[in-house]
Amino acid sequence: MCGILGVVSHQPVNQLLYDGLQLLQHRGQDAAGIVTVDGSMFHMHKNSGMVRDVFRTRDMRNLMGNAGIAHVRYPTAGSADSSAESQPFYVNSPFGIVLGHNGNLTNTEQLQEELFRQDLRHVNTGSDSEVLLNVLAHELNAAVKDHRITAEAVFQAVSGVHRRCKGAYAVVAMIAGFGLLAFRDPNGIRPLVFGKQESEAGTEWLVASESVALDALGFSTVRDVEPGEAILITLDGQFSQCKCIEQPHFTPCIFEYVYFARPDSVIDGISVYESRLRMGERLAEKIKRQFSHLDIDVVIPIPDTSRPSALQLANRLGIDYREGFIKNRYIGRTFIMPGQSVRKKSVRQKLNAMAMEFKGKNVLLVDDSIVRGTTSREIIQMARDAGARAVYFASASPPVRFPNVYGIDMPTRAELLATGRSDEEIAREIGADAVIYQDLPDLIAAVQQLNPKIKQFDASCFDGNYVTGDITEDYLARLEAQRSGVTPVVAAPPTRQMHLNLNAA
Ligand SMILES: O=P(O)(O)OC[C@H]1O[C@H](OP(=O)(O)OP(=O)(O)O)[C@H](O)[C@@H]1O
Ligand SMILES: NC(=O)CC[C@H](N)C(=O)O
Ligand SMILES: [Mg+2]
Repeated sequence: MCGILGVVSHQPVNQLLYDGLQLLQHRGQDAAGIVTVDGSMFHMHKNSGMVRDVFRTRDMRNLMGNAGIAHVRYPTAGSADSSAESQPFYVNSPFGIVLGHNGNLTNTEQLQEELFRQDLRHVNTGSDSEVLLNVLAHELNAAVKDHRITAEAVFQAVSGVHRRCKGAYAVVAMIAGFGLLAFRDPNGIRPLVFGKQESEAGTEWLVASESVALDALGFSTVRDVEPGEAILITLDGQFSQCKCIEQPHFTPCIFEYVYFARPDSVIDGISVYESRLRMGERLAEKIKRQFSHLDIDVVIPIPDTSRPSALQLANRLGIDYREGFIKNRYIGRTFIMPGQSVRKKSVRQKLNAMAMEFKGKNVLLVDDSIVRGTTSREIIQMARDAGARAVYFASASPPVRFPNVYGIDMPTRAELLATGRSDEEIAREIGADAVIYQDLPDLIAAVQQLNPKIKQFDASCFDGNYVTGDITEDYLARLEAQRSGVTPVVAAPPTRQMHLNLNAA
């Protein structure tokens, strides 16, 4: 997942974008970038690393202007340590456009080919987001009449993106000398919300992946960007919007509620925190129905994300909720770290068991999800080392059995603990006395009950049903090969790849 931000203000925005990125850091820890626009001039700084490490005072000073966009990256294409793939990306024609993308395109290779052969555009990294930017630029070039940019031409370009790009994309883009564009794919898979703030100089606008950025920066939420919709805010603050596709099919990603988003965000009208409470309740009901024979002394969450679910689950079961693991607040999220060895090491560094909560007890550990099993394996061993008598493990979401192709980096079935394993085999694998998973209909109901207008979610990592309808067995096999390093990632053939780093600051 990545985090994106866009702002149009009447005062300098560098500090606001930096603060906003800090609020979205949980969505991407590998790279960060800010672009501001000062009239028709862009100022960019981006690099690999966490927000606090990427920006120095001198970098901030150079980010002049009253509008801009920003990005934190969690890579799903290309590589994790490539500063050239950090975002925003830049193209100089037409007009000059910078773009930040959250999601993952599923027809990147085909688009790369089209861009090169038909549109005569060069893409210089393995990033699908650079491809997306070039499609947008090409479509905008085609839509502009008499060399003058208009809102109509921009919306027509977004329709062109919807026609050509498949997969997930929530996007912020800045067009030099014109304004801020934000749009969401026709399935609305990734979140995008906008808000405004009145100042003496007029209205200021902020677009963000999650509402927590609006709240904390003093903006009031207007609404979510709708699936297939584009909004445009010109540099002088004029707002316009357009539904750039006739029949959007809204299927937001359910894993945002399970794990990605911050609990204090509201996404598509659903409080993430409340959805996690409901997941806990439904899981408790399942335990009452099917696991009443387990003699549980205490419920212990795996910090951080599972806390609300574990708390509510304990309440429903009438069993004590105790903090058995203390988290080192200076270590980031382990699941989104690149590479299995660093993830494994980080779990041990991040969480430490409190012996008194385990000694001689039958404990029920609760996590939001079990994906690769990195966390659960380590944690269960730590619980046993701390003296637990029996260790049961509950997951607030169902077994993750299918790769994600929409912006979560779990592309290979082999790395997923639950693929091809029964619950008993999974329990054995992670060393638990029993493992209890949420049922998928319960997970969906827990989220959907908070906004019944949403009729379907993307739950592909649980059920293998890919909402964009273009995912074939062949695609998954190629993705697995690419992402496990067997073949190079979606890079252009050597004859047309230049070793330029045009975009890095
Ligand atoms: O089975 P795994 O592959 O280990 O993945 C699942 C775990 O990873 C995440 O935690 P993470 O440490 O990333 O973040 P958190 O502090 O927000 O819970 C998630 O909350 C689970 O604990
Ligand atoms: N997780 C994401 O949203 C990734 C964005 C983009 N596909 C990248 O790899 O940089
Ligand atoms: Mg966790």
